[in-house]
Amino acid sequence: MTILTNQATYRILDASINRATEGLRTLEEYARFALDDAEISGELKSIRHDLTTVTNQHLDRLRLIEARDTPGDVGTAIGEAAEYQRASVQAVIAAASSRIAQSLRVIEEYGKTIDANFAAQVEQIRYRHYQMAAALELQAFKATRASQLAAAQLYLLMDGGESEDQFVASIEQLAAAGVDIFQLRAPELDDRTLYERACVGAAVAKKHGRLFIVNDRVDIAVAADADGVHVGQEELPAAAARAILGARRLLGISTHSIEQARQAVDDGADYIGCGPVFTSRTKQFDRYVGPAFLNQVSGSIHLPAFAIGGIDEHNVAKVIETGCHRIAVSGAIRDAEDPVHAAEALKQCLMQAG
Ligand SMILES: Cc1ncc(COP(=O)(O)OP(=O)(O)O)c(N)n1
Ligand SMILES: Cc1nc(C(=O)O)sc1CCOP(=O)(O)O
Ligand SMILES: [Mg+2]
Repeated sequence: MTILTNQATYRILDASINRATEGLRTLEEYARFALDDAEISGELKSIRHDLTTVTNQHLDRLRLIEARDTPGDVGTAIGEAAEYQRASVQAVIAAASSRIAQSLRVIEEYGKTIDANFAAQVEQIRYRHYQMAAALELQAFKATRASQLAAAQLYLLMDGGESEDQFVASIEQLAAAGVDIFQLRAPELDDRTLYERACVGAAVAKKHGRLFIVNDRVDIAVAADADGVHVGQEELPAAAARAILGARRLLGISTHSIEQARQAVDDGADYIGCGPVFTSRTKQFDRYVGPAFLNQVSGSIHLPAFAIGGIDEHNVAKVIETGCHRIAVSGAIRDAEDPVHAAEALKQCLMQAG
């Protein structure tokens, strides 16, 4: 049996302190340079400094350094393949967060054998880290969703399909063809089926890096863990929708005039639908706003705005001419002989526009 010598304790503490401070720095850089969040980056920096200060006050720094033996560390040779792969920046944040929490706990536990007061202070630092890591992960998540929305150009309103399999296959094919956002708009479905389609749709869209929105039904959007909900002027008011939705999901609002568009901005919408631009085969309207409304929106509204209503490959250029480079369509893809080709062609036009 190996007896834990004081030297070994210092070696564990040295490695864990280094791991914790490196991890804190990893989070801090993201908060500072990616999120521009002074509050979170400031608190992370303060946690990092406090860990160093507490260490210097209670532990002999030279003993820590003397105990260090990186070439002799058997752990440096045991690299899991997963350690070298991070699917996204969010994964980097999550990995760093849990590494810090683990290291702080190790410092606290082994620190107890040297100085109880040191361990107690590290415990407080660990609690502060939990709080900040949660705030940072949430901010990182919101920023990722917001940048996905900002980059989106092609938004498809779709029904629930002939079956779940067909619905899933459509999303997969159309995501590959360039659809950025899928909206489940299926008023004919019973709640149970709507919920089930929303659950699978949200999961498949996420797997392909696409957003998934539920039309009208905030309850189903939240229950199915969709990215957000889209509401019209006669539906749930923005504040009520937001109260159910929370801050991290997206709220889209239909607008049919510049006043409604301005109101949607004031009400905290994440994006707006602007239409109906042209005659639609999907929904009947008494009046059409035409491209003139898009001109007004492009000139004065700074939220992502999706032109909607009768847009297809033949008239999309008229939309683009107004400065609006985002469209939401239904019939142009649904009724096309080759929906994948129709989606690709629309996306091509939008991407060329910028
Ligand atoms: C992106 C987008 N824009 C507009 C609408 C229309 O919403 P609404 O006016 O509530 O009409 P219904 O779709 O509910 O019939 C939309 N769904 N999506
Ligand atoms: C559901 C809906 N809302 C609109 C609005 O202007 O608010 S236009 C529209 C129909 C969109 O389908 P299509 O692309 O087939 O015209
Ligand atoms: Mg609606």
